Amino acid sequence: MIVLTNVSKVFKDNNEPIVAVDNVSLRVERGQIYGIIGYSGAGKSTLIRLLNGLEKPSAGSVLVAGQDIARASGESLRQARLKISMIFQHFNLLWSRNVSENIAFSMQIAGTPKAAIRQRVAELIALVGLQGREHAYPSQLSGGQKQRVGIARALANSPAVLLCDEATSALDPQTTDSILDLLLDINRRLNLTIVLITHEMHVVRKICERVAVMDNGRVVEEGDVLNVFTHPQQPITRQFVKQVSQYREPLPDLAPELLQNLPGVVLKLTFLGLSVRRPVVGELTLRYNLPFNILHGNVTQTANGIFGELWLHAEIDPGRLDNILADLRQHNITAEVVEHA
Ligand SMILES: Nc1ncnc2c1ncn2[C@@H]1O[C@H](COP(=O)(O)OP(=O)(O)OP(=O)(O)O)[C@@H](O)[C@H]1O
Repeated sequence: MIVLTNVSKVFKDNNEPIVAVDNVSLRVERGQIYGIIGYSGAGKSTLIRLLNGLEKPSAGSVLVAGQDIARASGESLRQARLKISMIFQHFNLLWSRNVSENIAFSMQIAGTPKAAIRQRVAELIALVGLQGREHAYPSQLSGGQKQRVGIARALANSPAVLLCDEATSALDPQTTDSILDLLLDINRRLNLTIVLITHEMHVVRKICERVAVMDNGRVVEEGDVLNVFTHPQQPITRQFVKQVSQYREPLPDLAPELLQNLPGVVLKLTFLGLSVRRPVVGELTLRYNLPFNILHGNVTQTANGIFGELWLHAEIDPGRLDNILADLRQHNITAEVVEHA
């Protein structure tokens, strides 16, 4: 659905080049929810503006729904843009128009007949759960309701791609979750491709299937969300993952007292998918006749599956340790020995 190949965007500031997007290649499949995460200044907004043709790349190609957005101009750019919609952090609603009129606006501009507009507005209002608020003005709506109007308006012309620019950053955590649930619901019902940019890993965890991590204009890590959460490669990715999982750091950094002068071995086990259901500690205890002590454990739900992490302590001699680690790997459980003082 979206293919970016070697895309760069260089701005000029006082004749000094600023590389906002630096040689980015990525691919978003039809029906996928794809997250782009990065800190302020990483290049996310520029990247999303390249996707809807608001910026032209300095190099590379941007294909969206089969159209080369980077090369399109005039009528073909207008046609290509009809397939791409966007929602914004601050909603960008028209304050002098009520909910129905905001949703109808783009259809009126396109010259859609009145009866068809009325029917489509009613469908969209039901889809985003705003029945009864049709005649309210934006100033009378909560932040979550305003974003629901933004979503309904974005879907009016049945786009192929929905771009979300920090769409939940102005909302409280509960409202954020309800908007993310709505986006997930719309994605599943309409098979709509969604690309979102965010600085919050919670957003990625809750609804994305894949994620790209941006730093300094570059994509420094990209992959399946479960994989990135359980095996983050780059320091910046580890920082983002830590936002949603308190114990992503090696345990000694977080609980020095717990581990001080602790003889023996600390193991960190990572379970993917239904392996979280295995009674691993019980099995290890029975098989090796070893009392394992559980130091810490958690289970995290992501949009494309669940993973669990467990920190265990036991006094194990080195020969048996190798057998235990091999045994765990056979059961699809990643096991690492955590260094501690
Ligand atoms: N029109 C422009 N002219 C000059 N420099 C720009 C322009 N747009 C963006 N930049 C620069 O490009 C870099 C990337 O900015 P961008 O807004 O894409 O990052 P971001 O990750 O979206 O950050 P934020 O969340 O703060 O908007 C920054 O250094 C920014 O100052």
